Formats: sequence, structure tokens, C-alpha cells
Amino acid sequence: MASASHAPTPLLKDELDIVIPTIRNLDFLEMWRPFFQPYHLIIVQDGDPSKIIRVPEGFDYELYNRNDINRMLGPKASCISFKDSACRCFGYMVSKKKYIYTIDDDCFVAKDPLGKDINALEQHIKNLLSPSTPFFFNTLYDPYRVGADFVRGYPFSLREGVPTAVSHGLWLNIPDYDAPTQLVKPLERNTRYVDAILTIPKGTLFPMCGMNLAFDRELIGPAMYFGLMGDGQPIGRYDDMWAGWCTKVITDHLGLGVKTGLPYIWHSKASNPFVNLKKEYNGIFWQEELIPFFQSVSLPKEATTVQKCYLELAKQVRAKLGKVDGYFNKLADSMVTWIEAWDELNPPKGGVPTANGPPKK
Ligand SMILES: O=c1ccn([C@@H]2O[C@H](COP(=O)(O)OP(=O)(O)O[C@H]3O[C@@H](CO)[C@H](O)[C@H]3O)[C@@H](O)[C@H]2O)c(=O)[nH]1
Ligand SMILES: [Mn+2]
Repeated sequence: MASASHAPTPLLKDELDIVIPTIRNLDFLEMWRPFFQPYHLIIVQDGDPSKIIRVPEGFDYELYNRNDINRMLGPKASCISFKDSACRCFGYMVSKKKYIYTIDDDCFVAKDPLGKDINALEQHIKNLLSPSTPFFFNTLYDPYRVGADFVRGYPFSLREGVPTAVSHGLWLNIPDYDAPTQLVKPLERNTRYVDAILTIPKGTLFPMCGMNLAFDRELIGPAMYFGLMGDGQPIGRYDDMWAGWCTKVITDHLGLGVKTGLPYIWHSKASNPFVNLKKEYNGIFWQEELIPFFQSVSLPKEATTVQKCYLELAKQVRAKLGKVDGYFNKLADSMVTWIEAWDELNPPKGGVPTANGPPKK
């Protein structure tokens, strides 16, 4: 029987950082205060570093702008996107905690069908602390939730599940649609609260959205590179997608799990579909080649760490996607730079980080 926990969810306040990419004042934190106040925030300020970002009183945070990123990474800063939410992955790199939760600054607290404020972070922690079931689909959804279990015919040898690396939350109100869909359905709002959490089966890719996402940094952190997007790049709004595809082939290879579903946040505003179309158009075309590539990726058994998997992936990106567009050669280089920077800032236990340390607040 799956052991559903009735115990209160641990806060993990000293084991989890909240990463927020932003170009604006963070007044939205006021509504999250009851849930976020105990945690340390890592704010990644995008765009003009001379702009002052206002953070409500009473939050414990560190803030990095482009000057900090350049100072800390030197030439390796080239792998961190500018003028795109992809910059958030710098926050994953500088964190020292086991877990990361990342949220956009236009994502508000949603209400469940009973009208109760949803503590999205608590649900993500529950998702990450309970196993995943990627090898055999449980038709009653997450078997580890209170009131559920494995159904008849589910192999007992698989009921322990595997460690969960990623918890992918969803959004009420403005759904995460691509620009063409947004253009033809400008008034569509997601009002459907589906009370389910699913493990994404092994061998299946998924469109990972970075708006409401949590992950175990120690299990999968180095794979969460949000790619080369925004300023000077031929693509945008595929940052989280790229990270999700790389992450999923690596979690499949390492026997880790990815969950999607609860919790919901309230996505408050739609970004401009015309601007989004300009950012996405290459991605919409290229992904018809990218998806077969990721579906065919095979990682060697010697690839036993996320870094080794990721460097092998970078090699295959260059070999097989370089002919799709020269951009993928640049991306493959940046994937390698990302791992080098990650390992510099996160030396094995006992090593000393070689970057120039966090900024003075
Ligand atoms: O140049 C920029 C623009 C925005 N940000 C910060 O990134 C997030 C998301 O911004 P926004 O809500 O405007 O974008 P959406 O179109 O709703 O969401 C996209 O962003 C990714 C998911 O996070 C994904 O590509 C789409 O879902 C906010 O916090 C902005 O402040 C930025 O840092 N730089
Ligand atoms: Mn948004």
C-alpha cells in the first residue's frame, strides 16, 4: 500500500530557495507573504541593471543584476540570457539549497474550488518529497496522495516508485498558450481546476513551463539550463521548453521522476501575442525537428551524473541539430559553458567556489 502522509508538510525553509526573474517591482510578493516569508528569495533582475527593483519589507533576499552576473561569471556570463526570463537559471546556479521553486512575478495566489488560497509552495514540496511512478501508469493518478493508492494490476515490485526530481505546476486564468493559439483565442481563460497530480511516464516528453516550477537541485539542477534566448538570439519563449526536454531525457536515463498537475497559481496577465510570435516563430518551426531528436536521444551507461549526461547531450545537439541551424552549435557551446560555470560555483562538497561571491544587498 502506498504510504500516504497525513503528517504536516515540512516547511523546508532552510533547504529551499525561491527564484524570481524580474523586470519590475515585486509588489506581487505581498499576496504571497503568508507562504513565502520564511524563505530566502533569489531575485534575478533582467534588463537595465541601473533600474531599482522594489522588494516589499520583511523578505530575506539576494538580488543579482546583469553587472553581478558578468562580475561573477566573467566570460562564462555569455551563457546566461539577457532580456528574457531565461535569466532565471542563474538563480539556480548560485543557490546553495537542495530545492528550488521558481515563479513569475505576474503569478498570483489562486483559490481552490472551495475558495481557499492555494499554498502552491506547500504542494510542490509534497510532490517533491513523495515518489514518482514513471515505469507503469497508475490510473488513479498519484498513488501517494491521501485517499488514493495503486490500483489492481499495478506491479508490487514497482510500488516504491522513484525519487521525484521535478514538480510542474499549472495556471488558472491566463493559460500558457503559444502565440498562434493566443491570437486565435484571445479571450480564453483556464477556469478548470483539475485535482490531479500525474507522473509523466518514462519516454514521454512534455512542454515544461517555468512559471510555477519546483525541482530538486541536487538531483537535477545542472540540467535546468534555460538556454540562449532573448537579446541577440533568434528564439525566445523556448527557454523552459529546452530545459524541460533536456531534463526529461536525463531523468528518464537516471531513473528519476517528473510530476505535473497541482498546484495551480493564478496567471494574471497575458503577454503580447504579436511580440510572442516574433520570439517563438523559429521555435514553432524547429521543434518539429527538436522533438524527434530528444525522442531518439540515448545516453551511455557511463553517464552517471547530471553533468556527464548534459555534456553528452551537448555533443549530440551539435552533431545532430547543428545542421538544422547554426544557432544549435552556439547553444551546444553554451550548454558546456553552463556546466563549467555550474561546477565552478558548486564545487564538490568541501571545495571552494571560485566566483566572486554574492552582491552586497
Ligand atoms: O525580458 C524579460 C521579460 C520578462 N521577465 C520576467 O519573466 C517572467 C515572465 O514574464 P511574462 O509574465 O511577461 O512572460 P509570459 O509570456 O507570461 O511567460 C513566459 O515566460 C516564460 C515562463 O516564465 C515562458 O517563456 C512564458 O511562459 C516575469 O517574472 C518577468 O518579470 C524577464 O526576466 N525578462
Ligand atoms: Mn506571465
